[in-house]
Order: sequence, then structure tokens, then C-alpha cells
Amino acid sequence: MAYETILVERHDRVGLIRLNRPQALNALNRQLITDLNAALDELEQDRSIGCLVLTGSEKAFAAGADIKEMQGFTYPGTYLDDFITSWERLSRTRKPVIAAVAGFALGGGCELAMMCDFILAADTAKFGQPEIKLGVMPGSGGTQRLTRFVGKSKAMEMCLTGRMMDAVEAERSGLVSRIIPAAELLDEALKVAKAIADMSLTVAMQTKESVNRSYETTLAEGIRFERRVFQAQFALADQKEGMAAFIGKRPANFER
Ligand SMILES: CC(C)(O)CC(=O)SCCNC(=O)CCNC(=O)[C@H](O)C(C)(C)COP(=O)(O)OP(=O)(O)OC[C@H]1O[C@@H](n2cnc3c(N)ncnc32)[C@H](O)[C@@H]1OP(=O)(O)O
Repeated sequence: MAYETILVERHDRVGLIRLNRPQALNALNRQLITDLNAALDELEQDRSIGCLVLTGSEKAFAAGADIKEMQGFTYPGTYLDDFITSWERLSRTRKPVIAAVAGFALGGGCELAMMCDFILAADTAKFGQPEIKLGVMPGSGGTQRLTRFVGKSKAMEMCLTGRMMDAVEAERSGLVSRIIPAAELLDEALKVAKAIADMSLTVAMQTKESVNRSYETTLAEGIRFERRVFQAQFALADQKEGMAAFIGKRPANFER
């Protein structure tokens, strides 16, 4: 399917979504979020896809919500339309999603990257929540997710001053999993995504669900959840295949 503001490609069981509003540094307007959500629905329904990659351009992953579109919004309109809720679709994606971030990931751009399962950052990446400079605060999870990633002190400083963090600081703080030279970012993200897509899709999705539980529940509840899912995995053909493949010294061929 063709979209107005994003490009969707399929690479050997990996779904690649590129944000594509270069004239506005991939600023996130209604059309882009509508397109992104439709692409996520499309790729989630496609059983041949085992992992997604979300990326932007060399200069910007996304420079945040479209300020030109938002400027005229009112309080009743924002409250009644609740436009920001539609942004959360990405965080409900059940298949694993990698953010491949080069250049600016600011405001809603940083928030989208944090909704992914992990972030691979180019050495050019810059992260920030500069909303306060516009007279508002982060509205799509920035105050909550950034705090969980980097801790209260750094999140508070970034949200209160709007300062940007470079890739080295982002890696040191736990916001990104790895830094990759910009020219290699997409190839590396697709390689990692393919490795995930080659695993059992059921187990990868359950693993994602279980890791995410750790953010939402107590340790004891989370461990109970993990144990129940782990036990249930012995009912999967993929468990039989994965362990037989190890013992037979051959690659596993998981169900698709
Ligand atoms: C989601 C919420 C609820 O949390 C809210 C938000 O996300 S609010 C938005 C937060 N983001 C920002 O405040 C970043 C705004 N952009 C910038 O500060 C700068 O553009 C920059 C530092 C990212 C890059 O600067 P520079 O290289 O000098 O490029 P520019 O000339 O500024 O930009 C090029 C072009 O893109 C347009 N642009 C950039 N960001 C946005 C945006 N967020 N919304 C709309 N348009 C944006 C910019 O206006 C330029 O366009 P033209 O003026 O040339 O037409």
C-alpha cells in the first residue's frame, strides 16, 4: 500500500517504515500519524513479517509534533479530540520494533523512538524534549518514558531545559542500546531485525510482552507472569524445533 508521508518496504521478513517529510524534518502531523498507524496495522497483520524497523532521514528521525499544525490548537479541541492518543498505537505494537535514529529525535520524535523496543543510534543522533521552549510540556509519554530510561535527574533536566543529548550521552544513560556509524545505521538495524525475525515469532512477541511487564507491575508479579509464559512455551512446536536443532547441531527452522 502507498502512503503520503511514509515509505514502507519489506526486506526478508523485516518491515521497514521510513518517515518521509524531508521538507519539515519529519515533523509529525496528523497525516503522518495516520499513515504510520495504518502501516503498523498492515505489517502486524502480515504473518511473513517478524520484526519492524522505524527510521527517518540522515538529518532527522523526527523533529517532533508539527508546530505549524499545532499552533492554532485550543484547549477544548485538544481535550475533546484527544489527538495525542492516536500516537500511542506504536507502543501497542505486538511485534518487536527497532528505532534506527539518525539526526534529530526531538519532542514527539524522541517519544516515538522511546515507544519502540530499543533504539539503535547513529553517531549523529540528538535526543531531546524541547517542548518547554514552546510553552508546553512533552505530551506523548516523554516525561514518563524518558524518566524510566535515564532516571529522574537527567530526565528532569532535559524536560525543564529542553537541552539535547548526543548519541554518546544517550548510550551512557541507557536511552539507546548501541551507537553505529551513520552510514551503517540502516544496514545494521535491518541485520539485527532479520536476526529477530528468524526467531520464533510467538516467542519473540511473548518475550517483548514479558520485558514490558517489568515497567508496569511489581517484581513478584512480573516474575509470576514470566514463569507462566515460559511454562506455556513447552506447548509450542518452536520449543521442540529450537532444542532439537541445538542438539542436532543445525540451524532452527521456526514456524512462520
Ligand atoms: C508531541 C509533543 C506533544 O510532545 C509535542 C512536540 O513534539 S512539540 C515539537 C518539539 N520539537 C521542537 O521543538 C523542534 C523544532 N525544530 C527545531 O528546533 C529545529 O528545526 C531543529 C533544531 C530540529 C533543526 O534546526 P535547523 O537545522 O536550523 O532546521 P530548520 O530550518 O529549523 O528546519 C527545517 C524546516 O523544518 C521545519 N521544522 C522543523 N521542526 C519542525 C516542527 N517540529 N514542526 C514543523 N516544522 C518543523 C522548519 O520550520 C523548517 O521549515 P521552513 O521554515 O524552512 O519551511
